[in-house]
Amino acid sequence: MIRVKFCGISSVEDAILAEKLGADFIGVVSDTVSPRYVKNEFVKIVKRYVTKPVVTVKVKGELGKILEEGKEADFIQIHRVLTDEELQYLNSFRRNIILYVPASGKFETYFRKVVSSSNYMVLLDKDNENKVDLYVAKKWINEYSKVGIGGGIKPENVRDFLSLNPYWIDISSGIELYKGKKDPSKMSLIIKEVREWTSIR
Ligand SMILES: O=C(O)c1ccccc1NCC(=O)[C@H](O)[C@H](O)COP(=O)(O)O
Repeated sequence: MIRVKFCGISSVEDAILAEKLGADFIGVVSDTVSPRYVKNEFVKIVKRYVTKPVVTVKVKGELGKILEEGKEADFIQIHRVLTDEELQYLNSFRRNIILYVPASGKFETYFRKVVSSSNYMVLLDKDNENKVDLYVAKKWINEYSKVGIGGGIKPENVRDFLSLNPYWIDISSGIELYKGKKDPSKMSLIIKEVREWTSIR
């Protein structure tokens, strides 16, 4: 079964609906760079209403601060490319971490460093310049079992991503009515596509 993370959730109402519809992970972006920004305290509030793991997404800042601020979340997704020193530092903590890796051949060395440093979940995603390279993504998904994929997934193209057989898929903007507000019908469509895809395989 391919798991589903709905990300960029910014209200309790959307979190409850995401879980009800069948999301496996509830993602919130607790970084001010995002138009979907929610405060760190939001994680604690959401966890009162959902049983599925809550992922807090962080981009900027020193790793020690990120880990401290994300302590209420079940997973911390660090959404930037880390330095060697940062990867080494992160290794000394026992936390559920999701590490972002741009799905582009340029990041092959970085991908290998990430998967050899610890048992992290990995999110293959677009970067500022490039869309997800599905060919590269397929290769990496086949090599390491805990690789998920995101970056422009929507109901119309989700099958292209499911065909790579990732550990999970990550969707935010493709299921929105507007930034920070989810569209129930698009969320349902994604879940329907995933279930259909899984049932015929
Ligand atoms: O959502 C944001 O605004 C955001 C800002 C900065 C870093 C990460 C951000 N979101 C991450 C996600 O929503 C997902 O983990 C993933 O990138 C999929 O997003 P999308 O391409 O919008 O489906």
